Amino acid sequence: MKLSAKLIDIANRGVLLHSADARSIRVRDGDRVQVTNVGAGKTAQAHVDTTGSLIPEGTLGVYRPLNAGLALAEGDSVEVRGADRPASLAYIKKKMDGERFTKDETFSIVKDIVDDTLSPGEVTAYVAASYIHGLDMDEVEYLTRAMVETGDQLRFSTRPIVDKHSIGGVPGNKISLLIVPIIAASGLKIPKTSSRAITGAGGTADLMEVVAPVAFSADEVQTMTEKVGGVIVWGGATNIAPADDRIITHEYPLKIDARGQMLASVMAKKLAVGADLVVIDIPVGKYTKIADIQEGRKMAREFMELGDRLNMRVECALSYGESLVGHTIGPVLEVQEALAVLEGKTEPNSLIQKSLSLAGIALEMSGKAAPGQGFSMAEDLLKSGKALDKFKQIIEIQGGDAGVTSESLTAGEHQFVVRAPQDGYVIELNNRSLITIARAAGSPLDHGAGIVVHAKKGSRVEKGDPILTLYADRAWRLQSAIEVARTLMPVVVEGMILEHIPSGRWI
Ligand SMILES: O=P(O)(O)OC[C@H]1O[C@H](OP(=O)(O)O)[C@H](O)[C@@H]1O
Ligand SMILES: Nc1ccnc(=O)[nH]1
Repeated sequence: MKLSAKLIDIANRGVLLHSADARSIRVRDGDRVQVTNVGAGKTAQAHVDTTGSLIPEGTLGVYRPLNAGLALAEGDSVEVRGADRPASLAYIKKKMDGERFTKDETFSIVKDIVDDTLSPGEVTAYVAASYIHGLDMDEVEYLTRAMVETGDQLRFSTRPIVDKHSIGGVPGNKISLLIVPIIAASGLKIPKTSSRAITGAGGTADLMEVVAPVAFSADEVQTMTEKVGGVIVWGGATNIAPADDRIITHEYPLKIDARGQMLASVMAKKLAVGADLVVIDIPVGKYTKIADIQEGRKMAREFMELGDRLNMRVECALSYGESLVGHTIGPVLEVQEALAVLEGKTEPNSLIQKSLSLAGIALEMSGKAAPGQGFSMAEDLLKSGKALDKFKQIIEIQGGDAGVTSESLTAGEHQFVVRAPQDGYVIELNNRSLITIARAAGSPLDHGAGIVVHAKKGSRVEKGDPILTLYADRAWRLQSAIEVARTLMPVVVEGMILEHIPSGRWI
């Protein structure tokens, strides 16, 4: 059917059809159509929304992202017809039934994700099916390669390229803000791309955004890394492994990180930046992604096997994930804590030890440090202020204010202190609940939202001592966080009665 184009400035990949026209070409809300710009011969697939009144019969509303490919002008003639279901849907159904993906099937799904041919519901089905039935190592390799091939790749003229990644899952894991400047200050190159929060309340990209822009093209990432040795950017903006961020978008609300997708997500970003040497942080703890050491070792073997297949040298560190790293959760609070360490503060120990250990592994892998000397070399780079100088250079080249200090940043103006109800030891501090509370407070989108944990697991507290301070940028967000905290009770002080159920009441 021929219609005339009406351009609509809505950031949604799809088209709007009058219900009468939709009936004529036998499509319903949510179906796919093929749209052709008759004059230019360009074609794209799109999902249909229908309306009885927003556009007249005989017109096709074309949303902005779709028109990037169609290049229509207002009033241009378009041909619209019902489109076939993409083959990827049949492959997703196969995984739902517990079968394996082939290489070509994986590529087709990833390409359809990148091209927005799959609807958000279909991508969620893909993520959920992979989460439930898992991916074997061949499928993970196919996925990793497909993610790289459907995006841009960096090609540095000098080697080695070092990279670091954490699988996440532990709150407060701001270590990349220390490790990247330390590695770059040693003279190595580390083009670090990070995700935003996946299961947490602030990913490294969310944190870095507090002090500098994080959205760059692959070329810009390469040029900036060549100039200052390192960057900390958001993978989702770069077109480096672009499928990754689309998949993460569908994991975030469910707070899941499907195992095979996690391996591919991390390693695709490393392969695409041309990394030779990679250190992977695997936090292990009851409420993290990896519950115990055995599972952590298995995960490490999988990363190393994938590294072998992709020609990257990978070393893994199983790190303590029972408790948050440092004392802060949420973008501004985490950046403040990391900056304070770069400025010379000598605690929190958990943050400093973890960052130096991982940086040390990378320095030894590259040969910059002799075996056994990596930690102390990383420590020297931190203590001498060279890592701080490097971080400022990174901030500046990414377009941030290099004058920033830990003191100049301010966290959310709305605050609430959770105090110890009695004397005793903190015997429980639930990572997952802390994340839920920080998200309720607005983190990571509200940069000032988050939590400061004053008393970590094992600390002695007296009645009335502050245990947590909740921060929010908006008052209603603080109220939500307080309510969530009341329900979840993330902290237990020894001897506390959680609830009194009086006699005669059914549980
Ligand atoms: O939200 P959860 O699942 O905890 O973790 C996600 C975070 O973990 C990784 O950190 P990094 O880039 O190695 O610093 C990702 O890039 C992301 O920032
Ligand atoms: N799935 C992922 C976990 C951690 N980092 C990532 O980039 N992706």
